[in-house]
Amino acid sequence: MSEVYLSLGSNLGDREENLKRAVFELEHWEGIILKKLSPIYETKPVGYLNQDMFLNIAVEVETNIGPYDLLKVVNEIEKKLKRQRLIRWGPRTIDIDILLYDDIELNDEVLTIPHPRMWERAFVLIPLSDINPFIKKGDVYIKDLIAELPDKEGVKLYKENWYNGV
Ligand SMILES: Nc1ncnc2c1ncn2[C@@H]1O[C@H](COP(=O)(O)OP(=O)(O)OP(=O)(O)O)[C@@H](O)[C@H]1O
Ligand SMILES: Nc1nc2c(c(=O)[nH]1)N=C(CO)CN2
Repeated sequence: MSEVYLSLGSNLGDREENLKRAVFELEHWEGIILKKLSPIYETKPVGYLNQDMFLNIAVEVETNIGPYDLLKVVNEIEKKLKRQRLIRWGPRTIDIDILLYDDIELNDEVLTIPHPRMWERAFVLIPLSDINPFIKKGDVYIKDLIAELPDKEGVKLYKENWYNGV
C-alpha cells in the first residue's frame, strides 16, 4: 500500500458540502482507505484573485492504485461533483490535487509529483502540516516553509471535526 497526500479546495456553491461529498467519494472508492483528514481552512484566493474565498483541506489516504490511475480517479470525482473550469486558477466546485505519493518523483505532461506549486502555497501546507508535521522538502520541515510564506495570513481555521460521512 502507498501513502498519498491530497489537497482539496472549493469556492463555488456549498463549499463545505462539496468537500464532504468529495471525501465521501474517496472513502468509498475501491482501493482507497481514508487515513487522516485535516480541519477545514478558509483561504484567500491565490493566483486568480477576483474570486470568492476557498475552503481547503488536506487528506491522507492509503491506496494500491498507481499514481496515473489515481489521477483518473480524482478527475472522475471532480467530474461527478460537476466541476466547471472556465478560468485558469479560477472558481471551482472542487479541485483535487495529488501532493505526495510515497517518495515518488514524477514529471511529465500528465502528472507532476510532488505537486509543483505545493511548497509555496500556505493553503496547501497549513492543513498538510496538521495531518503530518514530519513532512519535509529536502531537509526543511513544512512548518518552517509556512513561516516564510506571505499568504499564510490569508489562511484561517474554519472548522475542526467536520466530517462524519454525508
Ligand atoms: N500532482 C498533480 N495533481 C493533480 N493534477 C496534476 C498533477 N500534476 C499534473 N496535473 C495535471 O494538471 C492538470 C490541470 O490541473 P488543474 O486544472 O487541477 O490545475 P489547477 O488546479 O487549475 O492549478 P494548480 O495545478 O496550480 O493547482 C490536470 O489535468 C492534471 O493532468
Ligand atoms: N486559496 C486558494 N487559492 C487557490 C486554490 C485553492 O484551492 N485555494 N486553488 C487554485 C488552483 O488550484 C488557485 N488558487
